Amino acid sequence: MTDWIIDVQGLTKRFGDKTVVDKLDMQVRPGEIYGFLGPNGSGKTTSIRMMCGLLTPDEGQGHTLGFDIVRQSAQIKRQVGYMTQKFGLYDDLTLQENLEFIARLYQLPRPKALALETLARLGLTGRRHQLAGSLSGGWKQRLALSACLIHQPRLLLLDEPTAGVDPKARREFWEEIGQLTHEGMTVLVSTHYMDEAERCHRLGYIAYGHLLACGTPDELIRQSGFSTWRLAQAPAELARWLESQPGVALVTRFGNALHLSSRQPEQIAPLLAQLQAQGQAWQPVATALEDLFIALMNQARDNFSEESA
Ligand SMILES: Nc1ncnc2c1ncn2[C@@H]1O[C@H](COP(=O)(O)OP(=O)(O)OP(=O)(O)O)[C@@H](O)[C@H]1O
Repeated sequence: MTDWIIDVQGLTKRFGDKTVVDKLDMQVRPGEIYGFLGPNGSGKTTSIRMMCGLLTPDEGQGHTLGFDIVRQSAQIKRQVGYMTQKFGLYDDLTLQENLEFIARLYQLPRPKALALETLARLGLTGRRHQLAGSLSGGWKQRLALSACLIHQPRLLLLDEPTAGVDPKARREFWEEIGQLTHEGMTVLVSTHYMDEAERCHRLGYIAYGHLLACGTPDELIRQSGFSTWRLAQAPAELARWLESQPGVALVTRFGNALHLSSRQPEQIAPLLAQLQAQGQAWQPVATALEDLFIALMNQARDNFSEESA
């Protein structure tokens, strides 16, 4: 047995004739925040559900918190807090009823006292009889996170936990996640936000059910081999032209500016000289995770269409 909190090999899941997770190997270390990224429908939720024993893989095996994901799913569920994209609260129960209900599900002693303590910690005592459905997105999210923590899990699985909440609530949420990992919690979080990806210790990028890259944000950027330049005030037709030039791996728009990335900077030198001669300003910049993930996604799409052709 290893020290991994999650350690799965070859996880595969098919729905009908579609393979949505394909031979996924993944390891999550104790106390880390592991970010799970990938385009919509790439298999993140399905993978998370297999890792916490909610869904049986068609192939593959693994352990979460030292328990077999197929044979010991009940033990896993008792020690995992799982927050889904919809937060998992009952809109037509009050805040107190929601928390009490969850405490009873886990057969915790003193469910009412636990619910009241949780509400007091959140500063929501005065609103305990309010229906959960009437809370704002940010408050719903905070309540859902507290509900996930009520049984003192060792692992948090957060599936796009900040979708639809405002930037201030997102920042506060991440501060709380940071504090929890400081106290020993391990977190696997799926997200589409690059600023959130940067807050993770390690990242995995999945597309079409395949894990395409895994490492710290810095490692991923280094491994990509990309050099990137920022072109200020670049018109749309310039982007299209650049995409067709030799050595250009990726052109991404950021407002009025473009990011141009290449794995062959020697091929790009004449192109940059030409742009400068035409009065187009550019400067070298650090490659952003977003550049890298867009490149991975494009590459995966090309590979996938070749496979299915
Ligand atoms: N129970 C199911 N039955 C049939 N197809 C399913 C089922 N659950 C998921 N899928 C399909 O599997 C694919 C992967 O879905 P999944 O929800 O795992 O992706 P995701 O990466 O979490 O996407 P998103 O970022 O949009 O949440 C999708 O095409 C989805 O429609």
